[in-house]
Amino acid sequence: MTLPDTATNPAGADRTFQVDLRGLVDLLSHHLYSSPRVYLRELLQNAVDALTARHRLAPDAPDGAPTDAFGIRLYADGAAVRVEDDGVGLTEADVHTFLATIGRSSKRADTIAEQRADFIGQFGIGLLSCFLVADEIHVLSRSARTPDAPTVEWRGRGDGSYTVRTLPASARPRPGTTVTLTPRADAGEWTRPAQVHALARHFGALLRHPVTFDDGTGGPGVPVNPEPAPWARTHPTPGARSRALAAYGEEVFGFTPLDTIELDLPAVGLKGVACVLPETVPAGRRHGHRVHVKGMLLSDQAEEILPDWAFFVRCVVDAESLRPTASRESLYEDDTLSAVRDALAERLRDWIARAAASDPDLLGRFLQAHHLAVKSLAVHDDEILRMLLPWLPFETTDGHTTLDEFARTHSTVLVTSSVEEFRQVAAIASSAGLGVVNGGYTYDRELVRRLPEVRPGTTVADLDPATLTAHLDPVDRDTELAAAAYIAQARDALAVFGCDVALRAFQPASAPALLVDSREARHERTRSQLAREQEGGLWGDILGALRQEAPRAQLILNQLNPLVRTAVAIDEPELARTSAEALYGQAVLLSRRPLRPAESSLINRSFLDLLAHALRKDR
Ligand SMILES: Nc1ncnc2c1ncn2[C@@H]1O[C@H](COP(=O)(O)OP(=O)(O)OP(=O)(O)O)[C@@H](O)[C@H]1O
Repeated sequence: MTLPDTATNPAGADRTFQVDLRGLVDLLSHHLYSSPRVYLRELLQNAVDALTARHRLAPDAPDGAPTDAFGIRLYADGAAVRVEDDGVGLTEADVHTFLATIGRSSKRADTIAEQRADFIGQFGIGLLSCFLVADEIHVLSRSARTPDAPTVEWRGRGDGSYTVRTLPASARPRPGTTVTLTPRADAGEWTRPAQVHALARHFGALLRHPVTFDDGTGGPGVPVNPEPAPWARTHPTPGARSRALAAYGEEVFGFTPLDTIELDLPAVGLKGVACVLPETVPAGRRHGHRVHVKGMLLSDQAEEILPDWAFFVRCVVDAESLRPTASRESLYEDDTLSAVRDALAERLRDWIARAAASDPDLLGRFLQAHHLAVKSLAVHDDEILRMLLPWLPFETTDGHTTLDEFARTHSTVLVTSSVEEFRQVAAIASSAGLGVVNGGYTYDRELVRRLPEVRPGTTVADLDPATLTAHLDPVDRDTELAAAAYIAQARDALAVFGCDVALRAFQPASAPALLVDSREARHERTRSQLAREQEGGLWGDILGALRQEAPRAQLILNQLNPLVRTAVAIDEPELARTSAEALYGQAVLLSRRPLRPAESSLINRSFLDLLAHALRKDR
């Protein structure tokens, strides 16, 4: 055991934290950054910040040239990656204070606190990301603050050691900084010339300072960001502008936008474009948007910039004052971000309103692809509801149609509460001249019920199968009596399914039977049946206590149907029973609800029995 060295460290004396740089880099690579590729973004970002600082120092260079001409040059030849800037540079003291002190950032220093918003970096850890691809960071810098400043060389190593030395000013003729990395063998994937070029374009295509890339083959450096973003350019006509925005959207997202919506929020210096997706996306699937901060790409998967309902667009935005998190791959969820989200949502709403008011063709194409998104929006947004409800498509007894069209022919709009109920009643209701909308899909019933707000004079009422049954014509007494024996046999055959049987007359005459059954009734019957099976046990008691008078399903036979007329006259008990089972089976199939195992075997059995009967008769 080693005893503490009390001679050099007297008890109670202040000591200084030691940092295990390897552990820290490991932490960053596994928990902060999504991939080693971010090293290039951090280097570019430091160069951009240095240029911003230099511009603040003197808007014009000593020779009178505007500092806008200052830029960033990237080199990658396979053996080294080098990033060179004409920025503010570092003095020897700066190197000790900022480069060699983890967590210290010149962009947070008190003297320039008020300028902090101008910089992308702020945490003082970004440079460490270079250790994800190299064991040593070599920096050569010359400060622009003092004209005769010497060149400073700093070598920082992954084991936490570093060296600093000053060189004659001629070692770097002009102010600025050059960072050179010698990639580790395992980092080739991120440091190959083609990859460095691709990463530079990925992160830096919208940077406002000129950036060039040189792969060391001797030619001139190629521009990484040859032209500004389409929204920052001037275009000869509004049409040319929107074509340029659409072409840009296609380039970055790989689809031809249905339309583009220009975004501009001067309060946070945000500009950009929202591209309307030309095809339906599954509801709830959130899209990543491309968010740039001061030109630098922060994330191409940012979701937080728009509300959930906006899944019909993908955006590219570039903002001045959104705050990146330390990983620089997402945004701080603060008041500014939530205000930005609200303001962008407002822009999308305005676009929908404009299309509704003046471009029916565009609106039609938009709704065809995105009616679900719009429905989810209209539920909570009165303005959208008012504008778009009449245009939204619904499933009705007149087929798929808009509510506006439907309400023109049906002053009372009936709506079911489930898809299943709609299937049960649609044919019968439409023969009876009733207009029914399928309210079973998400949002639909809620929206249809609000139709009178938008179209005064229209009445909306719920339609359940029981209400419909009450409207079916009873048959006359003689017919009822003649069918009594058959009905009794049918009731007996279907009792196991908790199903009653009745005879009525209704259109269309082609429909032999209607199964009236609601989901609640079915659940109730299942519960009662379980309680019966578990009689006496704990579960049986609990389920029994819950039991209400189990509502029964009803098979309503159509007296107008020729097959039913023949069936009720059958005097062969076996065949009467099989025919009742077959009619029940067919009605269940028509309702398209899931079959219970007993129902599947009933359908099977009745089909085979009827087949056997038919074949016997033919013999
Ligand atoms: N190219 C450069 N030119 C001038 N100074 C630089 C350059 N690169 C780094 N520095 C100095 O080194 C400091 C630390 O850089 P580092 O990238 O680690 O952090 P940061 O950019 O301040 O903040 P963040 O962690 O948010 O990126 C910077 O604050 C800056 O003072």
